[in-house]
Amino acid sequence: MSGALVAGVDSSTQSCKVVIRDARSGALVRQGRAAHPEGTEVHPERWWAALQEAIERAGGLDGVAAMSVAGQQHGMVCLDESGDVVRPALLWNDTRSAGAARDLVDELGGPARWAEAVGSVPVAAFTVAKLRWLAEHEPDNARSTTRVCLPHDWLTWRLAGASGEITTDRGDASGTGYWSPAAGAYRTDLLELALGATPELPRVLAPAEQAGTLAPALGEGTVRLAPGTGDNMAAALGVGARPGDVVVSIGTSGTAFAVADTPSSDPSGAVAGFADATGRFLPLVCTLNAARVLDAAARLLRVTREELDELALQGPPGAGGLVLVPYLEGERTPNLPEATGSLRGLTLATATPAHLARAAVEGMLCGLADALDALGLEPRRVLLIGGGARSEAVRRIAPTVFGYPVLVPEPGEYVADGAARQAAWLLAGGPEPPEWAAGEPVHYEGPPTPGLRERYAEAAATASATAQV
Ligand SMILES: Nc1ncnc2c1ncn2[C@@H]1O[C@H](COP(=O)(O)OP(=O)(O)O)[C@@H](O)[C@H]1O
Ligand SMILES: O=C(CO)[C@@H](O)[C@H](O)COP(=O)(O)O
Repeated sequence: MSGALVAGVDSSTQSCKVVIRDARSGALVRQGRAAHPEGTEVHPERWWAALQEAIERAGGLDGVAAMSVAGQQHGMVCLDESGDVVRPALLWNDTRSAGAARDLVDELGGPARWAEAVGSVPVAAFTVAKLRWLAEHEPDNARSTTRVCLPHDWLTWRLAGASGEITTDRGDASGTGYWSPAAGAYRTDLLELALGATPELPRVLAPAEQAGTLAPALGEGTVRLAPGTGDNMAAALGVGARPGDVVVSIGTSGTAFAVADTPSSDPSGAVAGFADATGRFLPLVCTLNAARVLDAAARLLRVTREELDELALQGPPGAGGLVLVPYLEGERTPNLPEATGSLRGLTLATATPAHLARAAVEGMLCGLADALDALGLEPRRVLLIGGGARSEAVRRIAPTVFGYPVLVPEPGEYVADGAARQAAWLLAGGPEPPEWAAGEPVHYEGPPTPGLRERYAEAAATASATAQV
């Protein structure tokens, strides 16, 4: 296997990234990326085009012996009898299925029944809710749907030549709402409840089981395809998360998750009881508003990301009482799909760019601090990753909001790296993924900001009450 390369793909909300690494050492050899279109409804062919572009920018697949695709979780990809896409995919952050999720929860007898059945209580994000929306609003499309899969399943199938069976893995399957991590089995009764039919589902592969081989037209020689997984599961692998670690990822979504040896089920719905990509479990809390809150604040202030960082670090801790509740796309945790963002505590003194920048960073981090707390763990390490973790203001302010020191691994593509490690695991075999050397993360700490979390809780409660009126 000496000298073999592996390719890892991160097909996430805003872009597709490809890393090519040495299978044995994990050393980065080359990489590329391409943008995804805006919006919460995307035709899967656009992901395919971005993947081709990202592979090309990464210098192609020469020398690659195995490849793996990690993808944004939950997206609904419906295929008809001929294998064609029935309609553009509804993404995890598309909230039109919020009412469908509420109905499904009621129909099964309440949140506790769902938590018991599949480890999670469905909200708009879950595939099961999107399928109910489809059945109600597009019955013709629902009838044409003979197979349902997820973004990473579909891309892996396309890489294999779009013929034969579609496969998935435990991690991504656990975000559908019709696969039970505890039982390791589909709950087709819940799929039937949602859609009124039971289309064919992908076969759930074991962690290092081969999904197929790359279609000959797409590369030279035999390139083995690993199972792939959801982006958060891949990030856990990429960052080398161990029991006791909590990973906070600031991408389009904000997530806080931990590797666990046993399945979890939270009837409050805050913690999703996912599976991971190694045969373990991945309790996870997800918010809808993370890095894009910073993008929005920079736009509002007409500054660059770097200038936003400078402003936020000039602003006083607590932003003089100015609180930004960042529900810019509604919110998922807490489950407020119709909520909007709000600013509280605006006075002549706090009406400055520095206060607003600080409030944006703090508000976004307060949402993630609540997510971290909801996991109910006393973390040994808190690791900060994702595009938003490239912000110096985020890194320095995070410990003052979380109440924990944070470790920031060297900026990188941890989702794509995790997929690459999965591909290396397929080549190496064995019960655990191969160990790859990791750089030393940078340690950030700072005193908790007095009163900040309390002020945020009050402002968020007001925003929540307004959204529910
Ligand atoms: N230096 C930075 N400061 C703040 N935000 C950043 C920085 N670099 C990238 N981002 C933000 O990170 C986000 C993309 O993060 P990423 O983890 O790649 O998202 P996703 O995986 O959801 O596509 C974008 O919204 C981008 O603006
Ligand atoms: O829905 C979830 C987790 O349950 C999101 O975390 C998606 O998996 C999208 O991730 P990013 O594109 O933000 O990385």
